[in-house]
Amino acid sequence: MAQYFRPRRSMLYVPGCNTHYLERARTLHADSVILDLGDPILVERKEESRDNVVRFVNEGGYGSREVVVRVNDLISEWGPDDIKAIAKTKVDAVLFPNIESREDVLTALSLLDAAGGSHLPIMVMIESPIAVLNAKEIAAASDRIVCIVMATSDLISQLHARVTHERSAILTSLSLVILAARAYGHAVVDGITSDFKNMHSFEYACRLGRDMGFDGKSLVHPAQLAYSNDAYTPQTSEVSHAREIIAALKEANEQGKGTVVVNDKLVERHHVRAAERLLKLNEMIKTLEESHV
Ligand SMILES: CC(C)(COP(=O)(O)OP(=O)(O)OC[C@H]1O[C@@H](n2cnc3c(N)ncnc32)[C@H](O)[C@@H]1OP(=O)(O)O)[C@@H](O)C(=O)NCCC(=O)NCCSC(=O)C[C@H](O)C(=O)O
Ligand SMILES: [Mg+2]
Repeated sequence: MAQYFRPRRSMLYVPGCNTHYLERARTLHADSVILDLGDPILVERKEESRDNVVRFVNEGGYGSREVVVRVNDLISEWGPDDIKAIAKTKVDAVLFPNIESREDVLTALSLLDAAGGSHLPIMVMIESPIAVLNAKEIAAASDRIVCIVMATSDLISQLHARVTHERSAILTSLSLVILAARAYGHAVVDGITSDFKNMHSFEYACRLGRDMGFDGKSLVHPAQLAYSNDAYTPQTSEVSHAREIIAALKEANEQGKGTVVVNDKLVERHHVRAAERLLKLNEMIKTLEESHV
């Protein structure tokens, strides 16, 4: 079952038309795999891809990786049938593309529930300018949303912007979506980097996304996994600092003080909450990595 709080450092898109990729994804060190029925699949291969994905999900073999299926647009010829097919599988969550409003979230949920998937969590993709502007109402629409996934490729096209190393055209959009996700308690994952052989830009994008507050990054190629996993894993120094400030504030509290200075920095209660979250995430990452075969 998908959870709000779990590692999602790397979410790899795996096109449903490619059974070799679907098989390979069982062995890759991705925290989540998105088995994809959506836009990249040719119209004439939509049904074959749906059959492949249903078969692979039911066969299992993805271990502790979170298994997500991206269905086609709700209003497309294939969306409703994808939902019917996926609702009855052992998938962890369904990813709905092109969500632009609260109504879209409610429509997605009602189609999923009607198909017998009322137990399933959902993820929603933010792909358009109107979706970014409506991110708050989308995030607030349902607590079955476990994760908001940025679709930066579509967004950049619709903004008539340029893809640059600094990502300046989309920084405001990324921040608005992170704000909305955090305000309503959802995980939030950065979009893809299409220039997948440019590891310099990719690593920069991962570290920028991490510093902005994302939980992880969407990926298109296995070579990106190591960079994304590394950027979104707490560093050894962060883990020891977290332990240090938890202990220091506890001791200060016992002495009747509400704050403490550690390494020349003021530590308050909210730092301790963040440190506890970081330690929990670090433990979950260790468990996930140990489970990979
Ligand atoms: C981009 C690719 C077409 C490149 O594929 P390929 O040429 O096969 O790469 P390699 O030969 O270097 O692959 C090395 C091995 O890794 C396997 N592989 C490659 N990609 C994947 C994958 N995605 N999942 C699982 N396994 C993968 C290869 O089979 C090789 O394995 P082996 O033969 O055993 O050595 C390809 O990577 C690809 O198709 N990627 C996915 C692209 C995609 O789906 N894009 C759309 C999703 S993102 C999106 O939609 C954007 C969003 O909506 C937005 O708007 O932002
Ligand atoms: Mg898209």
